[in-house]
Amino acid sequence: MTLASDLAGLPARAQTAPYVGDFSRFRIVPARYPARTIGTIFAALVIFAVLNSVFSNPRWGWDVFAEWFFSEPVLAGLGRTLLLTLAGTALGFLFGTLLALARVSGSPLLASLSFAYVWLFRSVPLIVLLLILNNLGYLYSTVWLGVPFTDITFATWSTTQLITPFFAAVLGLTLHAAAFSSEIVRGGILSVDQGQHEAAAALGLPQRRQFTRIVLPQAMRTILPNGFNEIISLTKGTSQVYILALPELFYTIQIIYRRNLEVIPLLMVATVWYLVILSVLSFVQHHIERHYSRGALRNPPASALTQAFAWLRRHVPAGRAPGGEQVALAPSPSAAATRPGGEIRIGGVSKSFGPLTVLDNVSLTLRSGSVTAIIGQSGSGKSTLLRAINHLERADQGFITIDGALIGYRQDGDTLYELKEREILKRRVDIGMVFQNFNLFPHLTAIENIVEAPVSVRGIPRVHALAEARNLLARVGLADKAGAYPRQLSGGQQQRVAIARALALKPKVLLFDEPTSALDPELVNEVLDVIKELARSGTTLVIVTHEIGFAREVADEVVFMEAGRIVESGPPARVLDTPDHPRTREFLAKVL
Ligand SMILES: Nc1ncnc2c1ncn2[C@@H]1O[C@H](COP(=O)(O)OP(=O)(O)OP(=O)(O)O)[C@@H](O)[C@H]1O
Repeated sequence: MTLASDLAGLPARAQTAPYVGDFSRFRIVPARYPARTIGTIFAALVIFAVLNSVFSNPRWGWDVFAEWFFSEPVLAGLGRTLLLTLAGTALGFLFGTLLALARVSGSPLLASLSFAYVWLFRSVPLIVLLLILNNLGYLYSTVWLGVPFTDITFATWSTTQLITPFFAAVLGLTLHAAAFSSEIVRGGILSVDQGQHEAAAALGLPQRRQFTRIVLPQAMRTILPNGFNEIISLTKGTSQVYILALPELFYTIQIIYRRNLEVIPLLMVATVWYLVILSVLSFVQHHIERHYSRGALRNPPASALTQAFAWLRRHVPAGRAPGGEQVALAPSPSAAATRPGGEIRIGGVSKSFGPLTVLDNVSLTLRSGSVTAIIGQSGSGKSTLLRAINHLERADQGFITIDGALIGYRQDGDTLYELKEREILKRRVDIGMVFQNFNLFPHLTAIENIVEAPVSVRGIPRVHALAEARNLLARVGLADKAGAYPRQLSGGQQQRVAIARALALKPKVLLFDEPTSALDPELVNEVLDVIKELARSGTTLVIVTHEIGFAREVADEVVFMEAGRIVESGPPARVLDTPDHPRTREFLAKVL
């Protein structure tokens, strides 16, 4: 039956009754879910039956449970269990992190050693490992410190005296936990997008800072759930050290029930204590995860504390809530000032990926303060050339200088020595880069993204860096978005924050890698307007773009690339309106 025929069957009053605002006369009947109700009743019955059996059956021995739960030997055993868990977790994760770093280090030897360690120690059962360590004295009666393969010895210990049961337990748990936690940490590191590493490197952040401030906080979101699983396994794994006759919680319980034969009540003592430990761990996990989830969600749920404050604010009529006011910072005098641009010289640069030649003997000079647009077909090598300028991509041949200084090398006579990553990072601060996919750090707010490099690379006091960051945000039209996380911003806004972040280091050269191609058409202009404004600031700009109209308007020079070569370059009016080369004409005919 159709809706029309439905309505036709109704009395006239019903058809003409107003549709909106006349619901007060209706009685609302909530939807019923009989299966859900039956399931709930069944679950309640099962829970009641279990509890009734547990508390009415005298064989559970709850009086014995109560007698031993807080007894001194049990608490001493619990203390040892906690100590072993703590030591195993802390040392295991420390060692595991080093193993994970070795595995991703790029050194084949370190990576192989790390792989071999994980392969070996994940294969050996914990209990076997503990027994081997406890019997190490049989294999090596002494442990010595000295220079291998010489007679020089600084100290000697008896192995059996050195490796006590407690030491063997800590060592065994650490070696075991390190193998598993190394894989957990490695998984976390690999889960962080490559763009994040590149953005941190392009800002010149020191390597340790890149790891602790950018990679690790993001990796923690993957590491934490698996990491806490490992800690929980380790907590229960400590029960296996009973094999060393170490009176931790489980071994203590065993000793007691062997004496009084109250097996079940004493096992319940151990069970409830393990439940308590795991509940505390789950609580801690929840809060640490919350901390590291900053910026992960567009609308994060409020914490219990925040909700409580919100409730108080709604229900207590008193004045203002504390902490809601922002401190206005006086802008520092140098705020938003730019440095004069640098001259870029590219001499005979070639680059291949395997058999594919991506840059083929490229030479180009870009005047200080000029704006250059690089155009060309997809895959012609534009981005690779741009990335070679700040040494994110190492050229196979040729050189690139900024104001006469080589970026990736140190010159000594006719020899060029490749610089270490640490030194390259220092030189990169003169070259800002804005990526196609923004590559903002998602766990930092807009203003934190901007101040990160000035504080850690240039050593600017945080208070001044914040003031400059506010000016930069105002300059790109985002003064009100300082506290927003990248996921709470539109694509165009994210790209404008990325531009402000690159400007914060006051670079001599600013590289844009297709800054608008990841944006919806209506967001393109807001980013192009910011770049146009920058083009008048004296900074040398190099822009890889597909926006031909924009290139015509803003560029001093247009470079057309094809198959890794510069086919044609010159002022936009000439290259874009009267190109010399047939390939340029063909390309422009397609895109215009
Ligand atoms: N790391 C890499 N390994 C292998 N090949 C690569 C790598 N990076 C780039 N290439 C290849 O090099 C060529 C040039 O890439 P590049 O990104 O410089 O082109 P592009 O002109 O910027 O293209 P688009 O306009 O599509 O971004 C492409 O064929 C690409 O597949």
